[in-house]
Amino acid sequence: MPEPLFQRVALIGIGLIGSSIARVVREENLAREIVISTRSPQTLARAEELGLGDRYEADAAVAVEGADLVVLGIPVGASEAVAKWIAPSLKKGAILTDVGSTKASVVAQIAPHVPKGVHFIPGHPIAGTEHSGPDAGFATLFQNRWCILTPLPGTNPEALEKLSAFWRACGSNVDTMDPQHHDLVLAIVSHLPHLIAYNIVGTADDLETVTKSEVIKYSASGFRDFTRLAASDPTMWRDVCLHNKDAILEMLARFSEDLAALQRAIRWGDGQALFDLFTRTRGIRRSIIEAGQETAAPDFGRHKA
Ligand SMILES: NC(=O)C1=CN([C@@H]2O[C@H](COP(=O)(O)OP(=O)(O)OC[C@H]3O[C@@H](n4cnc5c(N)ncnc54)[C@H](O)[C@@H]3O)[C@@H](O)[C@H]2O)C=CC1
Ligand SMILES: O=C(O)C(=O)Cc1ccc(O)cc1
Repeated sequence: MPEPLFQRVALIGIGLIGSSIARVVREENLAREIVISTRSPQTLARAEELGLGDRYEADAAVAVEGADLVVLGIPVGASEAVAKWIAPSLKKGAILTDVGSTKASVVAQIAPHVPKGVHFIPGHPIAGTEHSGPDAGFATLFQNRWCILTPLPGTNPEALEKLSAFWRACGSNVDTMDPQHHDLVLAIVSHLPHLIAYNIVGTADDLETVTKSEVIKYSASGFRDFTRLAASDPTMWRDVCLHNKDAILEMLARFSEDLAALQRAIRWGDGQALFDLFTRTRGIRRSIIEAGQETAAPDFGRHKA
């Protein structure tokens, strides 16, 4: 068997993403030892019941001692508090990374606390589901998905290559970009779709003329797809909105303008404008399928906790 990439991996936060990493690290023998820490004692106990790690530590600072890879799998708003807490215990030469859905804010929260000699390389696997917690993870989550790393200027190339090799071993393709650009891209492809989903399901829930039971009974598959996204973790998505504010507001403004144009086309019976838009958007869907990026939504249900 080949040597594992890392001796000791510390996972701080053991929800959907942290526990998926734990599972793939175990399956692919990517580390000799997995140490797990998370804020809630109940979640830590559950991780132990599931056998996700080799050691379980209530104190994140103790968990990172001697680790050569530390992965933060926590809501982005908790980044600064956790970075401050673990910073003095990080081993010289260790790689510190995260999996947060926003990057510029995570860099601002963590970078000032990283001791000299520790390689901080932010990351974001573009893979997930609407489920959360340690039961929800699965080892194949990252397979054939992209993982975006947003290295800071001056990042050690060997450390970057080692973290890239780690994600490739988890089954992902790795891209690098700067944190601000990451946040703009993700605002349109991930954050806005979730907000639209939360909003449409909220609107349906607020109607007086259509009852809740009618919404449930007659929900067509389009609406059902929105309810899947709108079932995503409220803490995580609150933090994403608060920590990618500018990019999300920019995309929401563009979206509102385009929605107003659609409204006008419907009001004035401009069938050609509607037809042209719907033809253009069909092309995007075809490109996604051709690129092999499409995953049928029901697949996610099979991994429900
Ligand atoms: N859910 C998804 O589909 C994806 C999520 N992400 C990102 O991954 C990160 C983790 O998300 P999930 O695993 O889905 O969340 P989750 O809710 O399943 O797990 C979060 C974990 O963080 C722990 N935690 C919360 N606050 C903490 C604190 N202050 N200190 C220490 N631990 C704390 C919780 O106990 C739990 O173990 C988030 O930043 C999210 O933006 C990235 C890609 C996909
Ligand atoms: O469940 C889905 O469809 C997702 O879009 C999962 C997801 C959520 C957040 C991310 O930062 C990346 C992926």
